[in-house]
Amino acid sequence: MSVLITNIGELLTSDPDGTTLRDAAVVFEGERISWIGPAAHAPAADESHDAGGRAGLPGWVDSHTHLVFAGDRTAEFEARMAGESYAAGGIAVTVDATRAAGDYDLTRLLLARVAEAAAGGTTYLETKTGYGLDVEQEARSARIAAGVADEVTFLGAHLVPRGEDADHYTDLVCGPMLDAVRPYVRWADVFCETGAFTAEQSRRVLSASAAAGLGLRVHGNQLGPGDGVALAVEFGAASVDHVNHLTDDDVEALAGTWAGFAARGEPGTVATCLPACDLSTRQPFPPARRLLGAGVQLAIASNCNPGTSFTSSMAFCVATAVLQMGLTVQEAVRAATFGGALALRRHTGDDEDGRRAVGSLAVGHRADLQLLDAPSATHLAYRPGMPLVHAVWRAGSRVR
Ligand SMILES: N=CN[C@@H](CCC(=O)O)C(=O)O
Ligand SMILES: [Zn+2]
Repeated sequence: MSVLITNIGELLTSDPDGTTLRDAAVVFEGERISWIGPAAHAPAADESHDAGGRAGLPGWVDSHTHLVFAGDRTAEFEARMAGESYAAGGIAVTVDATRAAGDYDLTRLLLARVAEAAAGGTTYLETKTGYGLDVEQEARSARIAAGVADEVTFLGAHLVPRGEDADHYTDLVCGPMLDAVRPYVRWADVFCETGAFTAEQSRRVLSASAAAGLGLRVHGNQLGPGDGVALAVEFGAASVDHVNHLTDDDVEALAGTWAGFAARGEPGTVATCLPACDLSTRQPFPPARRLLGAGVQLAIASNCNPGTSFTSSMAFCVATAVLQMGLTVQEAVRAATFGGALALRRHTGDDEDGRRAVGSLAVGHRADLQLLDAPSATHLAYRPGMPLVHAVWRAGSRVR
């Protein structure tokens, strides 16, 4: 079954050259893109959809969320808006609520959140454990997430549970907990920050996770300068997320991982920006222009979670990145699509590959496309907060 989407006024492909096509069309054949080019030359297809001159772009790739949780943290948010600062300890409130929820409720809540993200144009989504924090609960979160999300990350090292010794808990994360979640996850992450895990504890988590064959990610440099970026680079992590407080050495270290990327194609450590979280925690935004200037690849993700960023709106994150971080619309869209795919190492893969690339539009890539109720992607920032999603296809199927 083939589908032609034609009369796309402006099409941002998020390909490596940043190609934008005018008066474009795309053809899907099953789950893959089989043709892309000028509408005037488009081949016929079984079905056709007239985009009416609207803008098109890849579906969002949300590479950082924490959606397996119960309860909310409205009171903490109100206190923060009244001047309190964010501290990792709030995570424990969500751990209590999550542990108390049954499998059915936890799954239902997760499904509803993923559906909300999809309605906002997200077509590929990562989510993490991290609100269970014991062997059984982390394994349960991982199992539930694996049935719903595209990618699952083990974040047993999110917070040391109340009353536990930090080093003893780190041993648990690196041993029995890692073994229990291993069948369900592709990634491991650690919150390397004051109040969460020290550099030494983070190093142990990353070593054990790498030895177990997991890809690595790091929450780092969120609340102050720290060792997260340096550790992520040392361990060849796919991404370091937050990156609000960076030294010159951090920027240089990240840039070093991208030297020669264009020629060798092997990606370095992506700097993942979480602008909705930065607004809610009143942290300085990451130095995005400086990172880009140094050659670092950026991702933008929602970090949807009940503590620091209770939104899965990638459009809101993109608008914030443009309005507050100084990115162009094209740079922000690229970071929220191709950048997220890079951070999840899903940026390549075509007909020859078992797995199709997401996050950019090209023949052989997965047919993930959104149309905006707007003539250009600039409207994402020009009309922030407006419901601009007109239609969404995920793996060739219309989901909105
Ligand atoms: N920073 C650590 N973890 C989450 C917040 C989790 C929470 O507060 O519940 C984040 O990415 O912001
Ligand atoms: Zn996070």
